[in-house]
Amino acid sequence: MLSRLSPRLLSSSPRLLSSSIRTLVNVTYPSPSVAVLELDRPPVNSLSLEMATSITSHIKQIESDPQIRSLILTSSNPKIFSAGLDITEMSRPSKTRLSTFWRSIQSLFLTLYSTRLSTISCITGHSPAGGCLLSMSCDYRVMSRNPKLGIGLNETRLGIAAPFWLKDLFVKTVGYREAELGLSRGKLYSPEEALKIGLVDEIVDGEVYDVAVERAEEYAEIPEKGIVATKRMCRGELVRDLEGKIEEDVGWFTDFILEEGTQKGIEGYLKSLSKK
Ligand SMILES: CC/C=C\C/C=C\C/C=C\CC/C=C/CC(=O)SCCNC(=O)CCNC(=O)[C@H](O)C(C)(C)COP(=O)(O)OP(=O)(O)OC[C@H]1O[C@@H](n2cnc3c(N)ncnc32)[C@H](O)[C@@H]1OP(=O)(O)O
Repeated sequence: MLSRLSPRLLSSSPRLLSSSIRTLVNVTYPSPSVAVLELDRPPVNSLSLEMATSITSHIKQIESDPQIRSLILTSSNPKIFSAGLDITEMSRPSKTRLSTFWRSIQSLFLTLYSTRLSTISCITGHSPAGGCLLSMSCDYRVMSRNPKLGIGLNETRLGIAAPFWLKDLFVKTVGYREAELGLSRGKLYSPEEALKIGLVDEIVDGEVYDVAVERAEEYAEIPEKGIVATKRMCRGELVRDLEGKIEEDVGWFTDFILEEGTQKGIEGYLKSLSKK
């Protein structure tokens, strides 16, 4: 039923929908050419199979409306943009669920990274690991100045490693040496540090959402043909690399996660999170 509605009418607020058909995101339209996709999976917007699938399908719906030129990705939680992958998906999973989960993450990345829409990540809160992946997949990143926030790739802290395409995305964003340092140390950068290395493009003292809308409108004024061709030129190589290795990457991920040593690391990390 929901998918037959025009994207313009698609405001999937939890207030309007029963829990059985909750879509985990809210979509609104602050201006005729701009859509906002708000992550809404309490408590921390972690990316489960259902969450990743929902974000991907909403991006595709928004994309299908030719009037929409820019997309803002943000969070309903002012303190957390996204805590990254739902770690419980990787804890003692069945192999089938784990492969389907990873495919949903690959597909979310490919969809967001190569969309014709100009994408603005509006980072009001923490953005570790998969949260950083979502932000880096956008064209422009604005973040609140709050020094307590962290953004970066902390996979090594869980005893896991980023997949090759996330490492490549990080290298493209911040450069080789900084990426190597950040990845091996599992570093989460403060907004000031992130700005310095180019992990975010702007930090904002006041209302970060208003700045994101302004930037989205600026992007929407640039002729679409030029911007799409440029995006394809800058991003095509990484997209093709992953598309050519989808099955290999699923194999690496499932083998790596299902190893007993990895499982022990994930279990320990989950315990440390819930003890806090
Ligand atoms: C050589 C290479 C070979 C092969 C490579 C192939 C494949 C690659 C293999 C693996 C790659 C996998 C990639 C992974 C990327 C990821 O995204 S992993 C996830 C990383 N995320 C984190 O580490 C974030 C952890 N969370 C936090 O730090 C904090 O929760 C946060 C700062 C976000 C918020 O803090 P706070 O407001 O204090 O909230 P709580 O910590 O109290 O959390 C509330 C409850 O939410 C639960 N929770 C938090 N994060 C997650 C999560 N990511 N997934 C699931 N659940 C999470 C937390 O446990 C609390 O639950 P509780 O209330 O205790 O039940």
